Amino acid sequence: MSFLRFIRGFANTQKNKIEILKFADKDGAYRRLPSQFRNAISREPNAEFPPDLNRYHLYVSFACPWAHRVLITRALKGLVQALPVSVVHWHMDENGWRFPTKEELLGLKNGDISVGTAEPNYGFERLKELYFKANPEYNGRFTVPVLWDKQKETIVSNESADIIRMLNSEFNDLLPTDYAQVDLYPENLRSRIDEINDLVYDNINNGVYKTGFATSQEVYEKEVKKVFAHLDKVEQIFKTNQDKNHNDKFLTGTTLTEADVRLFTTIVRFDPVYVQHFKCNIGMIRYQYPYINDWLRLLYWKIPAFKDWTNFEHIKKHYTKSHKAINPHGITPVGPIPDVEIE
Ligand SMILES: N[C@@H](CCC(=O)N[C@@H](CS)C(=O)NCC(=O)O)C(=O)O
Repeated sequence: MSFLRFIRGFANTQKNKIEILKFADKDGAYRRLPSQFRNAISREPNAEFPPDLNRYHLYVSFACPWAHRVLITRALKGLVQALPVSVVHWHMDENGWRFPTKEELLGLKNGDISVGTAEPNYGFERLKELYFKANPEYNGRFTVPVLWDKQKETIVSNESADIIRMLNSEFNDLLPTDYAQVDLYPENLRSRIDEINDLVYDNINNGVYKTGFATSQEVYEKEVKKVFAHLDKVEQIFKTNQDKNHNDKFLTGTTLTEADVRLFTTIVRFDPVYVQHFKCNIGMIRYQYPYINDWLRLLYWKIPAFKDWTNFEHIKKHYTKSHKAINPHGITPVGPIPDVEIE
């Protein structure tokens, strides 16, 4: 690292008041902060960030459910080649996400992504260096995913919900027809998708974090009950759909949509991580939720974008070895086996 970069990094650390590994507020509750980079790739004429098959880069963690949404959408839309990805190391420390060191990468076989991938655009060691390159005054959390513009050298967006919408629609003119036709947010299902997203986002996707990061018994109990009450509601959605039509396997019926992608990234982590690490243990998906479990197995085993972009090594190691306040010895539980039940 150059001396100048070291000094800049140090100054930035002093400026940034957020304690990376401290999640709950004084009252014991975890509150997720809004993402700060909210620009968009758009195919509107003269857009600031037009679609381009060579211009953007994605930074993700394989452990992160929000980044996972983007990875799956990218694969479903056939954007894997056009939008290269860099993967941070699964371990997050008091300076946030980092890229693997040269030593860690030494001797690894081609394609071995067990420690992530090196940062290819600037040789950065930390994700936060990208944030400060985009905005030297940045004062938020250094989260993944990050959608980076190599031309303007800035962050287009660090909000996964927005990024998946961009990938779904804005590259279509540049894609082969079969991928352009994949629509995860079809016009006729939008209100139902929005309704399900609302239910799932706060109570399930974020609900497991509010449960796991709680530092008071009252907050924990309130949140864990809310997670399971809403899993019950989702189970009921699947049941009602299938009582009407046996082939309605997805959340909105026969069509796979972003609502499924957004729910999947939490459900696939549920039994292997959230049950024990976040104490979401009133039940398990595989034993208490037969409809959700069937849907999970369908997505994971039958639609390659889901299994291909799910990495249980990163998922399990990240949570259990990064959150020292929750798991001081960093022991990663072996089970449950298998991670997802066989189809
Ligand atoms: N709203 C963001 C949330 C992303 C997020 O919270 N990512 C986590 C990993 S799962 C992160 O990078 N956390 C680092 C930190 O908070 O310091 C999105 O959906 O894109």
